This record gives sequence, structure tokens and C-alpha cells, in this order.
Amino acid sequence: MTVQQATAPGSTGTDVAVTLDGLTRSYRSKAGRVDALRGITHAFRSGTFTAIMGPSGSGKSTLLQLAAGLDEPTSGRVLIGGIPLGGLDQTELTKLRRDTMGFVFQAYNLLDALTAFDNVALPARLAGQRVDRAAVHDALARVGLRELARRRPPELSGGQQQRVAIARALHVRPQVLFADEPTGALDRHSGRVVLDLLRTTADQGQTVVMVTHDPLAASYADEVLFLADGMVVGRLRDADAAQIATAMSELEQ
Ligand SMILES: Nc1ncnc2c1ncn2[C@@H]1O[C@H](COP(=O)(O)OP(=O)(O)OP(=O)(O)O)[C@@H](O)[C@H]1O
Repeated sequence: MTVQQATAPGSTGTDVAVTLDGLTRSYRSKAGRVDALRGITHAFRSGTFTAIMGPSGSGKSTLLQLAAGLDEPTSGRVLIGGIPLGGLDQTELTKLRRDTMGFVFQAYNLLDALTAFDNVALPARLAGQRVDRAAVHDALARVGLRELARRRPPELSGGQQQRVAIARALHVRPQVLFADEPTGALDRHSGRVVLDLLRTTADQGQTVVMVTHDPLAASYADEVLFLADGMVVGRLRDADAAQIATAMSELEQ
């Protein structure tokens, strides 16, 4: 099928990387229905860094999963670069995800048997693509690991392993980088190195969407979206960690 470009309410066309348009997601379980998201509309502009915060169970992971096309909304739409994910079949969705999105998680998900270089190259290899060695080296250089390309994950610190995971996500130059608690397992110094990298990634034109519990991590973002009970209940722009912590503690009361 031909992918149709579409513009959602609230989006202004090509400068919007990800659009969430009236998203809801309900889960059915034996205990009854859970409304994890109850109508989220937001446009993540290209080249911006957004942090998603909120109390446990507020819907942060669900939002990230839907935005990344890893799960389907109950109602509403997700558009990546103007393309509605709901209109794609599984093959098209897989290709779009591979070509336009990168993922970084709290767990680095690296293979211990492979070098840093081969971990970064792995997604391209799995997709049956030719590995662009220069691009892999470039991605490792971007995260400051050019010299450690031949090391295996057990020979790297936690922070260095997370930087390999970021290099792997950045190597295809994705439009959007989704990060779920990327600094959750790191010490303060390594966390700052990773956050600086995410900040630079956005400043260079890619879009970063990060779920975090940490106000200091969120302070690297241009905007913080606060979720509660599956809805956006607040936003802060260019806020420092203290302002973000205050907003969070008000939400948790
Ligand atoms: N597969 C599922 N089946 C049933 N309920 C679910 C499922 N996944 C999530 N939920 C529920 O949906 C709501 C939102 O969950 P979600 O994981 O998105 O929250 P979160 O803000 O990421 O939480 P945390 O900060 O604890 O990770 C919660 O009430 C959760 O229990």
C-alpha cells in the first residue's frame, strides 16, 4: 500500500516528529478494565528533548510503547513524521520503526559475546543490510567510545555500556530516539554523560522522548510532560531539577 501523509490536529506538518492524537489505551484483565491512557494529545517537535514524568502507574510506559508502535491504542492515532502508524501493515511498521526510531532502555540489552562495534552493527546485520563500517565508527565516536570499539560489554563500565546502546540506537540516524529510564542503572557521573549525549542528539536535530523518575534527568529536557491517571496534567518548559521535583511531589500527594 502507499503510505499517506496526514496532518493531525495540533501538528504543524513536517516540523513535528511524533504526534499523539487523542490516544487512549485500556487493558482488560480478570480484575476488570484498566484505563492506562485516557486521551493524550501532544506534538513532539523535531529537534526537541521531552521528558515524561508521573507517579507509578500513570501511563508513562504505555505512552512510550504506543508512540513507538510497539503496542496499539484503543482509540486515537500515532503519527511519525506525518505517517499514521495505524495505516501500516506489520512489515511496513517494522521497516518504519527500523528506519526512523531508536530505543534505549534502562537495561542496555547488549550481547556480551560481541564487541562494541558488532553490537552497534547488529540491527543492520539482523535486517540483512550491508554494514556501513564508517557509520558504526562514527556512532561510537559520537558517544566518545571510538577507542573502545573492540571491547566486549563485560569489559566496559555501566555508563560505557549505555553509551554503546545509544550508539546502536543513533547509528541509523533515527528521527526519534525513545528512552525509557536510560540513566536508571547508572551512577550520577555516568548518568550525566548519557544525558549530555541525549541533549546533544536533540540539539543536532533528532527528537528525544525520555521516560524518567529523576528530576535531574528531566531537567536536561526542553519540556517535561507530567502524567497522572493516564492524562497530561502539567507541563514545564526549561525547568530546573528543583522546579521539576516540586511539581512531582505535588502530583504524588
Ligand atoms: N498488560 C497490562 N494489563 C493490565 N494492566 C496493565 C498492563 N500494562 C499496564 N497496565 C496498567 O496500566 C496502568 C499504566 O501502566 P504503565 O506501565 O504505563 O505506568 P507507568 O507510569 O509506566 O508506571 P511505572 O512508573 O511504575 O513504570 C497501570 O495501572 C498498570 O497497572
